[in-house]
Amino acid sequence: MPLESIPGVGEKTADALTELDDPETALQQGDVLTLMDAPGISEGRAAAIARGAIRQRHDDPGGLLATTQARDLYDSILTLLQERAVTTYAKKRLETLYPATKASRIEEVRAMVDDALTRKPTPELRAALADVAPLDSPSALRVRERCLATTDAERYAAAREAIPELSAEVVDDGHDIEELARSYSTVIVLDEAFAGGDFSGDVRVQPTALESPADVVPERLLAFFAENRETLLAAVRVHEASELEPPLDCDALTESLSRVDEDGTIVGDEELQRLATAVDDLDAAVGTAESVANDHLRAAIKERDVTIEGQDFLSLVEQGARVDSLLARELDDAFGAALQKAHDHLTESLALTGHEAELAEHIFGGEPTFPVSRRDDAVSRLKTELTSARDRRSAELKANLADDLAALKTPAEALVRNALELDVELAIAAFARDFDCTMPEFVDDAVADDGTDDDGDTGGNNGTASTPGFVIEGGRSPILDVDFEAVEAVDYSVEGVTLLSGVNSGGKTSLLDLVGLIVIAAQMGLPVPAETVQLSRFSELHYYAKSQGTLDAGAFESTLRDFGDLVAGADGRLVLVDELESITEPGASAKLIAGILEALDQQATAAVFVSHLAREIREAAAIDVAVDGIEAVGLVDGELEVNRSPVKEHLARSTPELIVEKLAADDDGEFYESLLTKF
Ligand SMILES: Nc1ncnc2c1ncn2[C@@H]1O[C@H](COP(=O)(O)OP(=O)(O)OP(=O)(O)O)[C@@H](O)[C@H]1O
Repeated sequence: MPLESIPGVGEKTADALTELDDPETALQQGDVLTLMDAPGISEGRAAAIARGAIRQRHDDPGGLLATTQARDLYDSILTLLQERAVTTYAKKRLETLYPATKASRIEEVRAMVDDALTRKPTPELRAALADVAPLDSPSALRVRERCLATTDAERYAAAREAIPELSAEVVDDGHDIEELARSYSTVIVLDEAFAGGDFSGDVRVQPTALESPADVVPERLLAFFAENRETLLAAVRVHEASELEPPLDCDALTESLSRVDEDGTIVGDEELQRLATAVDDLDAAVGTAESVANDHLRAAIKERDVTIEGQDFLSLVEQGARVDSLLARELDDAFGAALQKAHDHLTESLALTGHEAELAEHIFGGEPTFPVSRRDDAVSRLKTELTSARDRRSAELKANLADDLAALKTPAEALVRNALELDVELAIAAFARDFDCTMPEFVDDAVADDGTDDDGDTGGNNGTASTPGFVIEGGRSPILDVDFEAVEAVDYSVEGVTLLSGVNSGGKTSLLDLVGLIVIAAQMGLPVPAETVQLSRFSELHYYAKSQGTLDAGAFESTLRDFGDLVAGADGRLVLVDELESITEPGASAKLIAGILEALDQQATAAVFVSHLAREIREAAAIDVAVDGIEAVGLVDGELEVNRSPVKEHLARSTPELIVEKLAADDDGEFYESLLTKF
């Protein structure tokens, strides 16, 4: 799939995406976190690209959120969902849920939601999820004890490309290979020509090594597991704490992970531990062994009375015989015992075995001297022997562990992905549970499934859909300024175009919010906060909030232009407008709204216009406009008591009317009675 074909992806973004290891999979899976790794791709952009890829897959023109307020409602839903996710991955992934206009996309998400609603978020699960993150690719790894060697320049280039972890060396002949074997524990020769050659050191002729890098650098695989160890173990805990079926044997993975530490070093092998400690402690142990020998000799000398026979003494004086040869003879036994003690100390403290112990014998030896001192060449030989034994052992263990882990890599990736996806599902489950949600039912298609109408515009219904609308029972808005527990359930249904009248603070704006929110969530494929909902699948949601005061001429003109575009738009729209009359003087407003309603009534559009001018609008309109009303059931302690569910085909009395009515009832005077007749 050419990346440029994704909506919103231009040449520059496509170039940035190709820098990723596997942009197609990231796009396919809506993996916003990975997409963000592409150079210059911000978080918001990554989510938009992922949504673009999904829309392309469903041939979905998108565009449900046609106004700023509609987008704000979408953001509110997203925030409520994201607050319920634990991992950053899930928070980002939730951003790929967008209100779709294509049934196939809505169905796709609903299928996932079906599973999600069976999930039970528990504290253990959330705690385990907190440690899960997308898997890292190991950062640049260098293995210093092994090298590749070849006589061929092209093979050399291929080696650097295929196995950048090892240094590659160009050699001329076997002599060069011998040289390398002195600097590296293992030399891997890539040329067949050297097969059967007799080399000292660990030289392996492996002409096919570049085809199976994992065998040559098991560290690569180990680094993957080592770097991702915490996440992998957390993903195991997530599976244990949930009913998720693990894609691998979790015990085998845990056991294998216990054999390697975070920097890829093998742990838990006694022999490797012995060799590693011996290499590290060798110098210190030799120093201590020297002291042990010298302490012994010093004590022996102190205790000794040396008697020199006259003849010897004469020789010494006459011939200048060396004192040390005399001492050597006298102290021969003590010297031998001192060297033995030094050797014993060395072999015991370093736990040397067989050949190593033999090499250690050469460290203290030769002519008796006091103080006793080490032979550096022998120390260095022992060190070389121990180092290469350690490296060989480590390489062998790494190869074995890598063999065990190789088969686990792909399922381990699935293990982590499942855990992260579970977090997405748990967030949806928590949203549904916290706001008493239900799955909405789409009753007809306001939008044709090819996303176009006869004119090729998006969102048309080919003239076949019935008048769009919705039926909400027991809807409760999760974004009200009161605790969700205190939110009163509302029933409301609309088909076609309607006016919504009602008392001040009766909940008209909150109801528009609820309708918008339910439509957006439903078209995202999500459960909605209501007892039951039936609705059409809308092409666009136009939500206009109440303007703050009258507009100046310029702003008024631009608002009218918006409505001009609106009435000329596609079928299958839902239009929610809150007190449009506040933009200009009441008389003019009523006429404007009446005109807009007439135009919308000609189309397959659902609309709710909240207005305090319902009576005037109805009078000004050439069509029979439906009016619903949020009615005050009375005044209690000066406060309006309201039935939040609009009464169908009912012009609600306004707050002023109610107050005048109350005063007329309370007061004997005729003034309030006469005022009341004005309503
Ligand atoms: N369903 C509900 N349950 C509980 N409280 C509600 C509900 N609907 C609205 N309210 C409360 O009533 C207040 C006023 O609601 P809202 O602003 O929607 O009324 P309104 O009819 O649009 O008012 P106005 O005519 O003054 O614009 C809200 O801030 C909220 O506290």
